[in-house]
Amino acid sequence: MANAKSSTPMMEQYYEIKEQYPDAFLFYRVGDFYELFEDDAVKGAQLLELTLTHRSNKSKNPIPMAGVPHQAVDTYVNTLVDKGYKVALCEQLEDPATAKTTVKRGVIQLVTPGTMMNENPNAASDANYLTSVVKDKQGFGLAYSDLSTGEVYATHLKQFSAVENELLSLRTREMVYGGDLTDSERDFLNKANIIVSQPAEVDEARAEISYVTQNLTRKSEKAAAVQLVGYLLATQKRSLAHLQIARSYEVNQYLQLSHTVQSNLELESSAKTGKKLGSLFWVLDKTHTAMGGRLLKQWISRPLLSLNEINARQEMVQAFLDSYFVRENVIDALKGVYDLERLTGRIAFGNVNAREMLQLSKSLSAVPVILQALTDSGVDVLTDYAKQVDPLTEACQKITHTLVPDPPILTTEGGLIQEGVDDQLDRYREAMNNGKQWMAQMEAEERQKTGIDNLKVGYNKVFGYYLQVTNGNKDKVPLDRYQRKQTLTNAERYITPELKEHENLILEAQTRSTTLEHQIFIDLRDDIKQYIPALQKLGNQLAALDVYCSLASVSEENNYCRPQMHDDNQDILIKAGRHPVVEKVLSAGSYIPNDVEMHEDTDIFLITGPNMSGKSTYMRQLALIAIMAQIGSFVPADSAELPIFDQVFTRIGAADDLISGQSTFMVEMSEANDALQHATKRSLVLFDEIGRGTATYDGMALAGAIVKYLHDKVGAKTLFATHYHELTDLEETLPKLHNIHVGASEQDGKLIFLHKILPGPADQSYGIHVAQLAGLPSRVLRDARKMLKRLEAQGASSLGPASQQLDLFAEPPAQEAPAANEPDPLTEKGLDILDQISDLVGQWQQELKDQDDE
Ligand SMILES: Nc1ncnc2c1ncn2[C@@H]1O[C@H](COP(=O)(O)OP(=O)(O)OP(=O)(O)O)[C@@H](O)[C@H]1O
Repeated sequence: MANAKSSTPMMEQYYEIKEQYPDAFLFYRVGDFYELFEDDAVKGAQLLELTLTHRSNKSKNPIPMAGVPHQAVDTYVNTLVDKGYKVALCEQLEDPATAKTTVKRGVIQLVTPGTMMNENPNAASDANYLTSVVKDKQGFGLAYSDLSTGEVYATHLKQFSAVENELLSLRTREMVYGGDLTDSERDFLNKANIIVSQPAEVDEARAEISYVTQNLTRKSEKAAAVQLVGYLLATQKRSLAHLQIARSYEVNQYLQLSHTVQSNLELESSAKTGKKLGSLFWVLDKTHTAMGGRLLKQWISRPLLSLNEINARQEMVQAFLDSYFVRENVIDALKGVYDLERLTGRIAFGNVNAREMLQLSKSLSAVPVILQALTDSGVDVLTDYAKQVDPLTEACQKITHTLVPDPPILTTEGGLIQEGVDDQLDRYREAMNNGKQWMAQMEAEERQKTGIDNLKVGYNKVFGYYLQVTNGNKDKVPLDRYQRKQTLTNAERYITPELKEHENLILEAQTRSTTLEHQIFIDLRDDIKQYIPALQKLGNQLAALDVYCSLASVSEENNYCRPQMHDDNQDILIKAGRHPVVEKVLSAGSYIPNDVEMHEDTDIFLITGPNMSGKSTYMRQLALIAIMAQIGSFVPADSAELPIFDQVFTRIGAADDLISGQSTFMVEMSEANDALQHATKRSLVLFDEIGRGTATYDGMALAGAIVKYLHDKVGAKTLFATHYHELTDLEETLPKLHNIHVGASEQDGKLIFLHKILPGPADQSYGIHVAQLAGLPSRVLRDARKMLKRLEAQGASSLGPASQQLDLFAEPPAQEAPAANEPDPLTEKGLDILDQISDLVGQWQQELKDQDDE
């Protein structure tokens, strides 16, 4: 940083303010620009593609500088904050024209990744959560809020791993935390791109703090919420009347889906693209408001555990499904509803303009239409719902009676307020009108007096009102009365004392009128603040209606059924179930439905079948149906009876966990461990090809041991897909394990996928057929077939007879254990395979050499 002593007073002020915001870009207002100086300018110019200039100072070193016009500041701020930086907006706090010394300046807002209110309509269904974490002896208090809507949630978590999971699930970009971090915690936050901000000093007397935290009883969650609100107040530097009363929650109050499970099952976004397309949200989202979209996402990530609550949601979906016209009427009205939750936030925030106020009243005027449709439906749940909704007619009327129907965006330049709202305003307007009329009259009189037919009265901002005469008529101008003011190429402009006198009257009336209009607007906005909690409640009720209608439309379009839920046993009975996403992607009618029937005598389905046959799809299908059912949605099946699961665990796919930086196999094992440690009888476990990340025998041994543990100790409903055909023999010793397989057949050497789940184990693995489908060179396929034949002939592809395999999981008899210096039979087989591979490679090399020689 440059030496402040060698700077101008303005730069001294800059350095002083910048010192308080070392980790933020300081946008320093100078006239119509926000300027960046020093390092901020160098870095900002690069990130924002600005021209880097220099400001000279008394010392020899010019100061790097880059500026952005004030009208466009939001775009630049959003770009930086989007990239994970903070921006301190420093404004001129007095009128530069009247300031005696350096204009007073101060930071009016610190915009950070977690407090950014994204105006991007494409992100309307994304919440932006700021999370606050505090550590105490028992664990961690965690609170989070979306500043744009004011919702606040708080909980207590025992382990940092649970904190990590919440941070990831919430897609938090900023965490307020004042404690120490271990290396691994820091590492996690870096990899997950979460910035850590220091807590601000909290003034506990602030009304927002006691309001938000009033229902929190646990010390740690309260502390986290106080810290959260304190940080919001300190960065936003204004009253935050829209912050809602914090809702305390337990992670186990919902169906627990870790972040990994959510992304493995592609609930909100496709694992491949990170986009909505191809996710469960994509299928279920037919909402028409941004609030509805956000609520649906919330429901998807937090499915319910209470039978009553699930049934209540199902009732609403059923009602809208049965009443097509009611649904259509509600949907039509919802299309006119803006983002009430965020509009409410802007009202509290004080940055709402007149057009947005009208969006609010327009949204409110849709409510009676919706309520009418619900009441007229004659369906109990819908009429009951309508009774709980307050349409806030008074607030709506206040806005529509005050504002003109099409006001300008700026609230400071008049043209906002209707006639008849305020007597004084009407008088100013009359004065303005009278003045203008006087001008028109004067124009006519002067034309007559001077005989200049094209004389006209005009106005511009520099000279005010004037009389304009074209050059051809200049000689007729009575210079005793007219005073020349401006010369144009083809005309002269004049003023008269009378004209100026009336001009003063008009302009004064105009200034007073715009000031008064602005004041009336502010009063209206402040008046509407009293409805904020009611508006938030209404927003939530409309969002829920939107989601119910969406779920009903999706059920109708895709032929879903209403699942029967039970919480007294874990039986699953799904007839003709489908994968909600895959069936939409495939051409109509080509999805093969499959049943799932798991009663008390079945905890584990061991699924075998060729690659690409549909094992993963079948497993995911069950998980998605279960999750959909617990959201309250109907499900893709002919019929479904389902238990209420408490947790879903997955070990699916081979994608490396980039965030934890672990290897594929390590991720596989930690996910498996998570399930083994935490699953209960009420959980659903999906294991896809566990063990394949390591050597065959290791993998198979682990897979077998895991199945056995799940069977003997956990008892969760489990789908376990494997390529280790040897494991199918476990059915003989594990009574609650049953083999199923995905059917495939071979015709003329070609593989036909049937995608049908059938009882019993698969007979072949067809790996080479699939490789053929993938287009591998024919030489590779030919050699692989040769090798397979040889291996089969030697019995190397199998571990031997079933009885021997099962012994693999029992303690080997002591006398049969290989002596330390004896070769291990498994290793011998492995060496055998290696020998054969090197034989083949040798053969290829020879063939290549022969070709070269030719
Ligand atoms: N029931 C079904 N009906 C129609 N097509 C299906 C069905 N199940 C799966 N498919 C199709 O088969 C493809 C492969 O399915 P999936 O990934 O589930 O196979 P897999 O057996 O798990 O394969 P791998 O063992 O290689 O992981 C899917 O992308 C889908 O297009």
